[in-house]
Amino acid sequence: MTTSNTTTGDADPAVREELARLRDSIDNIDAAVVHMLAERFKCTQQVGRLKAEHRLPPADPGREARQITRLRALAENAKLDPAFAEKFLGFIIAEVIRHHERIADGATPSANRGTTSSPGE
Ligand SMILES: C=C(O[C@@H]1C=C(C(=O)O)C=C[C@H]1O)C(=O)O
Repeated sequence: MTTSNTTTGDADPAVREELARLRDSIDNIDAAVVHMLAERFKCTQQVGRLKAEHRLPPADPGREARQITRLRALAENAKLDPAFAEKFLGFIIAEVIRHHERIADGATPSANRGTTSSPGE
């Protein structure tokens, strides 16, 4: 590998082919992640509405602790860094809780509006 290439244009054709093949898979995986996250947020929006209707708190730390334990074990089995898995879940849950707070305040959560200043915002 050289360090002078700023793009892959001047790399060996076989290398470019391999890179393109891997990037195709990465693009498919990224698309799947986006679709799965969209479905997850659809579910959590419903949870948020249910909680607001029944005056339940936006966050459930006990549930979160169980999810973290479960996800860390899944990550270990899958040879994914459990600390990364926990951080990733925490990032998503923090956003969900923000949505739930807004629903409880009577506002439309920004994830429904499709803007992008932060995840779901
Ligand atoms: C979705 C919920 O609300 C919050 C968000 C969670 C999540 O995104 O998984 C988990 C627990 C709660 O803090 C829930 O209570 O199930």
